Amino acid sequence: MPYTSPQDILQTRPEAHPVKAGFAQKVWDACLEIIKEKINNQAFKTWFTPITPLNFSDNELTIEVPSQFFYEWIEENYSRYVKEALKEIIGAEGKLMYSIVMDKSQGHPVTIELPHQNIAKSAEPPASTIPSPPQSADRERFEKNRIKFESHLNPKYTFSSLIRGDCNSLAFAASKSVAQNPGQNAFNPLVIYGGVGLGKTHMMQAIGNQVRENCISEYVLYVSSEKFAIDFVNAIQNGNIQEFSSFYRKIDVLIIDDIQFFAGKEKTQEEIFHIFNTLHQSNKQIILSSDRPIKEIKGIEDRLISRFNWGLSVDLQPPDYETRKAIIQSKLEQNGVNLDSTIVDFIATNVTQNVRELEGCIVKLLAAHSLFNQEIDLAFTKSTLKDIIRIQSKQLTLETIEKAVCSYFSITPNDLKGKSKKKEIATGRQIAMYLSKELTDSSLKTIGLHFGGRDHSTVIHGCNTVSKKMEQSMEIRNTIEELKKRIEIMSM
Ligand SMILES: Nc1ncnc2c1ncn2[C@@H]1O[C@H](COP(=O)(O)OP(=O)(O)OP(=O)(O)O)[C@@H](O)[C@H]1O
Repeated sequence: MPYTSPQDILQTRPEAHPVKAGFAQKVWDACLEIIKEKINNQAFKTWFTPITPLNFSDNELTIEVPSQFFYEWIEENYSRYVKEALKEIIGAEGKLMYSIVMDKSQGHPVTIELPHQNIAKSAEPPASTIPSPPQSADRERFEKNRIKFESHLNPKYTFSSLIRGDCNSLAFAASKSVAQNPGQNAFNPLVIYGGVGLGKTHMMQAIGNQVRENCISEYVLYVSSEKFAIDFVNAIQNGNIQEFSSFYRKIDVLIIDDIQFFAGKEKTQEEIFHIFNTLHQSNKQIILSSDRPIKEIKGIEDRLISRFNWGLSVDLQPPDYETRKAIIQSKLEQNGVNLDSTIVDFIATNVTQNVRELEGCIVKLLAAHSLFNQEIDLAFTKSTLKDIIRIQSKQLTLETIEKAVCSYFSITPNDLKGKSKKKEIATGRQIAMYLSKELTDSSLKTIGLHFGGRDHSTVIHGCNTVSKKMEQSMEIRNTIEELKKRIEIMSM
């Protein structure tokens, strides 16, 4: 919709009357135009498109949000933008009110109203909404069953062993919310999707483990789609289908991994459809994972896809540099090992797309260390991990680094080797030196000579400056990562 200026809106605003929803819509649309400019597209779609403006009166805009969690998330993360937009549209006296739909699935939305800025800091549901475990005799039976029941959960996969970063913060918050209140929230099913080795299984099992630990639900089951499909076929062949179906219908929290494997398996999908309906209708929690967004899975029936979309879909992105470093540190701590920060940096900078691969590097490094009884320094790390980290010193020349840096900063080799102190050129020169030191075995003297006949102390200074800037600036880290990718491609 075309942008309506704050003045346009105020001019059309009826003076002393409570204002109808049409006007609330106008105010909200204008707010959205402003908010859209300030946050990324994905966040905008996830958090702002589900909001409905309800009413505007006495300078107060009421917006309807789908759940308590949604309200808390908006307040925690985006209220600043909403406030700024409201101020721009209505003026400093503009107020925001939330109306929360408590339970849309029952067909009768129940709304509660909450003023802006009236929430606890945490994005988790208030303690009063967490169901308490059953009491006394019931509890004894409950715990017995819970212990007897084979959940197929790996006890290692907990929230506390999962590092939280920008890459997984929404999935993390939603998962914790589900773990505290399974089946009784707006995220049913909760779908976690993302690329290989990014922590989908870990995140889903952390929910299951927490639910079990807190005795919230009796029957928590983790199953891979493949196992489900195989068990289903076996049940048909052995005439046990009744038993199979009733087993799944009694589950309280059903976690199914890698649902993309259901593609093309029509009979299995039909069974899942009926199980899904039974569980969902009885407010049992369903948690699913997939390697891609639900709408991109081909070969799954529309009616199933539409059900999978009833709750919340959250994605896991490859971890950013800081999160990668934190994951490496935590894996080292678990192994009781302390490594120099240059080695942690080296791994974090070079393994960017997959947490499993990050873990693989640590395991390999520690194994090689104990086998060869050799100190873990940068040279040992590079040679041990050369199959995983494809940048290899012997393939790389200083010319390749020079070319990549020049093209990235749009400068010439003469600029790079010359004396100019212009910011772009001086930064490019220092980054070229840093990359040469990190990615090749060239001596400081050789690097200095190559980049304009400088001495080794200038190279050390350049490298240290870049390392420090990387600690402080995401932009520089992204630049280094991007350059490494380009250099890797150029030297293949
Ligand atoms: N944020 C994180 N913090 C700590 N460890 C993590 C994190 N993300 C992933 N891991 C670890 O990385 C490994 C791979 O994670 P996981 O198996 O959950 O990934 P996945 O997305 O399910 O992979 P796949 O697509 O292959 O099924 C696990 O050992 C997990 O503990």
